[in-house]
Amino acid sequence: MDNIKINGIKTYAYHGVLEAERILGQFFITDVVMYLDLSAASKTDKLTETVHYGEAYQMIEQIVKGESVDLIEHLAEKVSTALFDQYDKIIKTEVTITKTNPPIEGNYDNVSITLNRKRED
Ligand SMILES: Nc1nc2c(c(=O)[nH]1)N=C([C@H](O)[C@@H](O)CO)CN2
Repeated sequence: MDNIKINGIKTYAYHGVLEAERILGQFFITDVVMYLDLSAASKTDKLTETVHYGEAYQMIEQIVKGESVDLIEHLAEKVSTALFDQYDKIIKTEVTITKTNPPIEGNYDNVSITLNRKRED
């Protein structure tokens, strides 16, 4: 299915279960796939026939910078819900949120979750 991807949105924010995460903050990476029919935009060359990825970026960035939550799953849900609410053309979303350096002991590159959501009729 056609889609628009916004990759590697890097935001300093204060989400997490630990108080230290709320106080110190950390970097989050958000990757979004918006599934929609791009036929009209591809044929007409009209921005109104698609989703303006710059506007979508700004909305996503404000959500991630916004009210702190415990779980990155909940943050991803907020991003997905906002995309469906703002853009009627979006059929499905895939939102991945990565913590690049969470305060958890161990040898690993990062942690992430991915939500796949369909528009509910
Ligand atoms: N599935 C998840 N597990 C954990 C999360 C999360 O958001 N989703 N968060 C934490 C803490 O915030 C962690 O970063 C520090 O203890 C733990 N597990």
